Amino acid sequence: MAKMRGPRKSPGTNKAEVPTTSQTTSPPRLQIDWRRIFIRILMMTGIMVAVYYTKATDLVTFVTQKEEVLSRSVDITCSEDYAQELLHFPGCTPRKCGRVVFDTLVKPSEVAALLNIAKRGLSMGGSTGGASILDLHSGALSHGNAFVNIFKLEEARNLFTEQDFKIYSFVKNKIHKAIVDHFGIEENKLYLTHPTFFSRITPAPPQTVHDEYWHPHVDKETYESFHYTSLLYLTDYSYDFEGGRFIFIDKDSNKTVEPRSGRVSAFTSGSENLHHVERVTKGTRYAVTVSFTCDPKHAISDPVLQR
Ligand SMILES: O=C(O)CCC(=O)C(=O)O
Ligand SMILES: [Fe+2]
Repeated sequence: MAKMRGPRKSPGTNKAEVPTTSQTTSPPRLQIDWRRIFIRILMMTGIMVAVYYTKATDLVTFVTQKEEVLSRSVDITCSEDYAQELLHFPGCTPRKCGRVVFDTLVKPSEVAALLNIAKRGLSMGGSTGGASILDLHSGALSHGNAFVNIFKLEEARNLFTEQDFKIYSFVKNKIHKAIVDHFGIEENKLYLTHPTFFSRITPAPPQTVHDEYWHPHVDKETYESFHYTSLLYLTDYSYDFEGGRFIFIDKDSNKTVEPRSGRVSAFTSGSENLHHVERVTKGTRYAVTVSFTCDPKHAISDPVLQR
């Protein structure tokens, strides 16, 4: 807290400086406290440099790859985007908006199993450009400059097991519960929605609009049904890939979430959470986007093994 300033005291005494009789006869001398002025200038310069630096870089790290956080969150005033839906989906539509990161929710063995599913599935296809997806619900798999249904590919017939689907749903349920608890909503009123998918990003130049993942966007504008977005990262920023940080774009500054293997980042999907992903410049980035809605019409079921 800033200190309150009172009248100046003489050094070593407790009294305020009062001119003596002899001093009143000669004109008062202006005492310049150069040390104090110097300290003030130094402090002002420091503040100016700090303000300039913040504006120039405009980037604040919300959570680094190196740290492991139990949970780190920030509340943000909700945008107007939910006004109508508050009436239709009470107990679920965001009233508390913001962002939260959990690093210990998903176990390393679960992350390894999911990364393995992503690699196996994406090895059957992949985009010619830098961004590929695999959706275990619909079967959509990036392939060249388009998509195929992985469940219809002969060569992928025995690719997945019951265990793969079990672990996928188990992890999804943990994320669902964490979102319900953090945002204070009702468990049975929040549903998984489309699209929920694995993503793989490489530095390959884009070939179609589907490869252009780096544009700033609001998830609720891209997908109207979204109320809560979550991302589970399967690889590590600065180890497995470079670039590819997730960035919230705020008025004061931008806030970065550095992907970390096992990190879950969840946020309300409205315009209070405008964001983008930096272009990946090196290596390969894997993640799962797990999306939730309050609208039962847009609910999707857990995926099942199709043979
Ligand atoms: O992969 C990420 O970190 C975020 C991707 C994203 O913003 C999205 O799919 O809407
Ligand atoms: Fe997004």
